[in-house]
Amino acid sequence: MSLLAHGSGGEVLLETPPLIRYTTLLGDPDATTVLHRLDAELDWQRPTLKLYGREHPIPRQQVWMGDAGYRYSGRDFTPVPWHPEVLRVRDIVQSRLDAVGIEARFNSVLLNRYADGSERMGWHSDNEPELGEAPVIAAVSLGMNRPLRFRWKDRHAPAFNVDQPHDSLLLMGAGVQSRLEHSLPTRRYPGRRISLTFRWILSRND
Ligand SMILES: O=C(O)CCC(=O)C(=O)O
Ligand SMILES: [Fe+2]
Repeated sequence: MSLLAHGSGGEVLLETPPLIRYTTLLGDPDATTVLHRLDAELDWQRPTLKLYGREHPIPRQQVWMGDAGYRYSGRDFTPVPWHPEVLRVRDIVQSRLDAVGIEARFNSVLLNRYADGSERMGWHSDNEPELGEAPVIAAVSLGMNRPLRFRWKDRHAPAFNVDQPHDSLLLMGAGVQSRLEHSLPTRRYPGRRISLTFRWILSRND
């Protein structure tokens, strides 16, 4: 059966490839408490990445967490162990998806922290080899709503924005990474945001 048929409870933004948004993942005050705890308790990093031979600090902060290492823009990132709240959110995401027939499992998460509207993420697809052929990525948003912008690699349709309100979950299903790119553009407003993008990273044995 298709993911679409299983998208019940979510807002189907694209059918093929599946892009589905769910609201009120944790409920408040829980979601706000998690935002504050992650903000205060994680060891946020601002690594530099090499682009065209020059080192640039990334325009946001990040933490790699979970069971498996990850290679990104030519750098190896060793994950930190699961924070109990992140593991709890991971399990809630998995059961929320289970409930609509999507059996996704996640062993890693990239957490991104945007201090205000001036921090951002550039155009990319999450298509590194260790994510496999057709990765399923679940992005949880906490704090300020920052729209994610999508564009088709073949430009057959216009680019579009997806709002990511506090306590929402955006499911990027199989094919989203191969057919589209996404970015988090700057905005002229303040407000902190933390996103948690859960993934499955293949080990050599998978
Ligand atoms: O923070 C966001 O909404 C985007 C994050 C993202 O694209 C990623 O972690 O790969
Ligand atoms: Fe991404």
